[in-house]
Amino acid sequence: MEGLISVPINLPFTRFNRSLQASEKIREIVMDLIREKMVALDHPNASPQQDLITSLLSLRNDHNSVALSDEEIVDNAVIKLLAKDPSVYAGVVQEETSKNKASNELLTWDDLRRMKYTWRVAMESLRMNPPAFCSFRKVLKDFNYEGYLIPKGWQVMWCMTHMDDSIFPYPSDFDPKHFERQSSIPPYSFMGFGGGPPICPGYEFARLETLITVHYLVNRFTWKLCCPEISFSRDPMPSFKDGLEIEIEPKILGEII
Ligand code: HEM
Repeated sequence: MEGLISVPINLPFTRFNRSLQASEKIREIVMDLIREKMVALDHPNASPQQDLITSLLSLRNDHNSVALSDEEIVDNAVIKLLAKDPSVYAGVVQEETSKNKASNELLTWDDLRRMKYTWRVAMESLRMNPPAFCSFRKVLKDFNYEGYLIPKGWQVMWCMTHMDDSIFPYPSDFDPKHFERQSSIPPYSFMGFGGGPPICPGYEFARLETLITVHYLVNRFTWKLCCPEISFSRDPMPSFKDGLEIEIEPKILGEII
């Protein structure tokens, strides 16, 4: 995607230090941006599709209330996939057990850093069910793509290559091994968080939220799907057509890993 930039929103930074303080800073900046976009959306000429944040803010469900957030979608997909795949669930439990922590001990930064398998599970669920499956870029200079001239000034839409079997073998299988060797995945082939300068600035924050949620979920609860046949659709965000009903129970003290 060299030479292309995103049109709608430009955050005042493109890269950030992967630290907790940075995540908090990002949150503040994004919250300011969200407030700004909400005010702009009240303007009579505002378009709900004018940029990504405005589009996300404008999404409504059937009852006209705000639709699911990205994090909720990802967390739901992880819950479904873990409930359906005992071997992957066992891998997550094994990673949790290896922490050797008492049930009331808080997670540390180091614990999160070591949750590599759990993060692969989350990436794999994003590969198969990405909340956004495409985005737009504005062409900065003419370029040639497979014999077609794409002129400067055009807006192009990139789509994900998550189901390309030359990149992810057996792409329809839910298999966290797809992310075992990151170096074998060509740049811009996994686009769960976008790519290039406008890559999702909430990436690190989302990673923390996902790992912490899975940690507490696996340690404190057992759950099973109420209905094994779940209908999953896009409108365009991925959602469970009839919700995702689960039977969830707290683990009794002796069982807590
Ligand atoms: C699992 C959770 C999330 C996923 C899968 C996700 C995914 C994405 C994707 C695919 C993009 C488009 C990037 C591109 O065009 O290259 C994006 C942009 C963005 N995301 Fe996220 N995101 C998540 C969580 C968050 C969180 C938690 C925040 C804020 C705290 C956030 C804030 C943003 C913003 C502000 C942009 C627009 C960036 C720009 O256009 O410059 N995201 N996200």
